[in-house]
Amino acid sequence: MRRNRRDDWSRRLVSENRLTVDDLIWPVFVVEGTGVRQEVASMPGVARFSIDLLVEEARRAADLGIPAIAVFPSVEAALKTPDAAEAVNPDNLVCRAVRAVKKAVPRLGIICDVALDPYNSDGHDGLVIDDYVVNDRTNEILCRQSLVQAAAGCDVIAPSDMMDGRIKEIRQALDSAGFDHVRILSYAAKFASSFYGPFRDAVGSKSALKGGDKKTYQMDPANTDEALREVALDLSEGADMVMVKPGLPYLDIVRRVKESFSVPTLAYQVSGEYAMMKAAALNGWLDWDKVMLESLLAFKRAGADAILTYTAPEAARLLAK
Ligand SMILES: NCC(=O)CCC(=O)O
Ligand SMILES: [Mg+2]
Repeated sequence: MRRNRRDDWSRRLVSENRLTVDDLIWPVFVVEGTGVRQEVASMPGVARFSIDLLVEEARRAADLGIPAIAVFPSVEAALKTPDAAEAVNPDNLVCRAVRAVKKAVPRLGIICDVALDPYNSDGHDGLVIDDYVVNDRTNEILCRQSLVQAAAGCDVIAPSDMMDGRIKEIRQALDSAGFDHVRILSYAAKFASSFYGPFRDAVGSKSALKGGDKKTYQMDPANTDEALREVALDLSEGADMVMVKPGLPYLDIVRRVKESFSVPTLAYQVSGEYAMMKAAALNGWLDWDKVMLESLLAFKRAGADAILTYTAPEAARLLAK
């Protein structure tokens, strides 16, 4: 076995997987204001940007060849209500950000989450009634949220809420409003993971959640077969792409989804994964560039077609070398 590993040229020749910039989606955080750049404390190197700076960042990402960004709003606490009304406001922060980026950098794909957690005063992805996240009434709001985001110019609607049946309803809502070209990326197998902690800092939904959890709608980390049922349902309802989340600790799910369905399969290297690697690197315990690229290559090896990663611009720069 070592003969092929002997030289750089023969290692390159027999290499089975390759990470390229085309595999990367960059999740970004947006805040109100002008000229604002706020570091996210639990994600060193990641910042929230006001729309004007986000537009510049988006242009840089497109120049690096990154195909798409996913935009997440950090909504002011005063706008969070039990009915998450701000989610369906056509002039909310995320819609204004999408309009601005689309106008300035039309060649960059824009993905928007559909879920109520940035807007809900209780921090949940759906509407809470009698202490339970209700399914069908949440779906009605998610459809309206999808429509305002599509109208703002969002290319890909990404429901991350894990309600049942929402892909079918969102697809119908988009089609009947003339948005049949808008794609749906379903967070199909999203686990009730503790690796989302830093993200909830970044969008300010952690304090709202008050120590609660999302186990009544997100998947049990113990399960695999259930992920395949989730993916099958979302595909039958009209999802164009499916996602597994978190990433690195769930590569077995990525592999099974890709092998079972042969559809575009994305994985999300979530905030906690980023924070772990970054913390070790900042301590001098890991080589950031190397460990970051190795982690992204592992997604490819598992069968992922694309990876949402906070490292996207850095990875793109390294890959260009
Ligand atoms: N719906 C988007 C997320 O929940 C992101 C999680 C993370 O990066 O931890
Ligand atoms: Mg589902």
